[in-house]
Parts: sequence; C-alpha cells; structure tokens
Amino acid sequence: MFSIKSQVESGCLTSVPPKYVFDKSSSNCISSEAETIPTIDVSLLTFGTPDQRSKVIQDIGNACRDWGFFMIINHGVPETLRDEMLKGCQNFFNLTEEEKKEFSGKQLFDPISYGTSFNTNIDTSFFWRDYLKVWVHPNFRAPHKPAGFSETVREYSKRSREVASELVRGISESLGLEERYIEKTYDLEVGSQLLVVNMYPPCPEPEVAIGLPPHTDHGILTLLMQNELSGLQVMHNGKWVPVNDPPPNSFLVNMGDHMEILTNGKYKSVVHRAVVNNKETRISLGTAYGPPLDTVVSPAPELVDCESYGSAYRGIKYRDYLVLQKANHLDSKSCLDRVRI
Ligand SMILES: O=C(O)CCC(=O)C(=O)O
Ligand SMILES: [Fe+2]
Repeated sequence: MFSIKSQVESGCLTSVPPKYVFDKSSSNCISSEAETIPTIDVSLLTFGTPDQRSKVIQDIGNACRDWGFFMIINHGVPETLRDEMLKGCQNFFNLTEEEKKEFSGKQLFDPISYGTSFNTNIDTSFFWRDYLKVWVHPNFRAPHKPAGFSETVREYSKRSREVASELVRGISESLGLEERYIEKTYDLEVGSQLLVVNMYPPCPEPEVAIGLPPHTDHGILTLLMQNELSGLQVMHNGKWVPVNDPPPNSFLVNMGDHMEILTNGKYKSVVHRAVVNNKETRISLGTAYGPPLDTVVSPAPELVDCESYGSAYRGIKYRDYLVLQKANHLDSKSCLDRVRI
C-alpha cells in the first residue's frame, strides 16, 4: 500500500495516475444558489430558558428533516483542544511510512487502522485520501506515537462525546420522544465511537480525482471538523452544496444511516463527498457515534406509522452493517438500500 501522501511528496506526480481517476459524471451538479447549511447554537440546550430550549429543539428538528446536516456553535469543546487535535493528526501523518506501518489495520474491527483510499482490495478507483481510524469508545485506544497524541485524542473524544450525547437528547425530543429515549433504547452510553481522520494532500488535477466519493455515514450521527481548507459538499435537493467558511470553532453534524433506520426514515442520512484541491493538505476529522456493535437497530415503534407504511427498514446488528458497508463500494446510499424493506 502506498499512501497518497508519500506519492505526492515524492515529487513525481504532475498529473493524476490512472488508478486515481474518478468518474464524477453521474452526479456533478453544483448548486449555484447561495444556500447555507443551518447553524445552531447548542449552548441553548443546556443554558437556555425553557422557551429558548424549545425553540432550539424545533430548529434541530427542522435542520434534521430539511438538510440532515447542520453546523453547531457554542458546543463547549475549546478551540485550543481542536487546534491541538489537528496538529496531532498532522504530526501522526508526518511520521515515516515505516513508523505508520505499525498501525496499518488488517481487519475491519482492529482498534487502530491507518490506510489509504477506502478498501484497496475492492476499490475500482482509488481515493485521494489517507486515513487513520481509531475506536475510542467503549474501549479507548489510540496510537502511541507521536508523543502526546494519545492524550489529546482521549480528551477530544471525551469532550466531543458530551456534545454528541446532548445533541442526541435534543434530537430525541425533536421527534416527540422522551429526552433520553434514543440513548436508552439503543444503549448509547456504552455505544461505539469511531474517530476517522482524513488527510487529503494537494492534487495536481483536483477535477479528475476525489477525496471521498458520494456516501452516507453508518452511525447515528457524525460530528465533523476540519482545518482551514474546505472540500466537503452536501447533496441537497439533487445538487451539491459546498460547505465553505463554516463559523470558527464549529462542528458539522450529519445524520447517519442508523438515524435513518431508527427514525424509520423521518430523518434521512445525507449523501456527501469530499473534493480535493491543488494548493494545500486538507485534514478533516469525523467522529461517528453509534450503538454498541452487537445492538440490533430497528425503527423505534413510536415512529412507525403502522396504519399507512409500517417499518421501512429491517433490523440489523450495527456490526453486520459495518461489515456490509466495508465489503461494498462506497457509493451513495447503496448500503442502506440493502436493509430497506
Ligand atoms: O472530509 C470531509 O469533509 C468528509 C469526511 C467524511 O465524509 C467521512 O469521513 O465520512
Ligand atoms: Fe462521511
């Protein structure tokens, strides 16, 4: 496996190698309207007056229904921690290939895995991306190099988990359910948390390659943050909406496939992709929050309208869903389609 970072740094790539050419022709319509993803002040969930809290829950519900993607501000994760985390990730990728090899995962559920593209055994074209994946909950693991990185990952994971839990409570209420309904029903306290660090080196011909192809995330929700470079695009009303200039120290939140399953399609997971640029390395950090690996997730009975449609998805163990996603091409919503009734 050759990381794309080492190929770019070798200095001999003046064009995109054929293996990395990605056909975007089937869906490449970029929105020309000035559409903006909603921004939500989540401090109002905890510190707002009852009226402010109900308003913010309503805003969360609308954002989940209309976009499936929103930005959050005032979430309580300090900017210094976020900067330290980005620096630590950069330093991890700056280790030599020899040093990083120790972390290259062999199996899907290895606690730490460093690699490139998505699944190089089956990818028909490779993605312009190296990654580090770490399972940080319920059992915490992190690379022991570079120095201090593991402690930063621990603190970041803990603080971002608090944000995700608060959001899940708000989302539960926005569905007309009791605040703790989702976390109790799907055992989220001991749920899984997967940190995915994506690094996209500069690409000589950004228009012919892709960082991550159109896909949805597998978990219940994902919290995403990035360095100062944009590249994320979100599918909205059939067009790609670029996410440029998010507010400082904001997170992006997106609904994952398991939110779509448990809400019986009321909140949909959203197709998104990462494009690359020819200037600088972009880093993004996604944290996927899900149930414990052995929990079977099926639509919440309270959200199934038996008289008209019934359950729209069959129940599936989170673990089996992850296996299914990894064994198939990362492609739009194809994995979710397999559990649709
Ligand atoms: O790099 C990005 O902005 C998107 C990352 C992403 O979609 C993912 O890690 O699942
Ligand atoms: Fe994603």
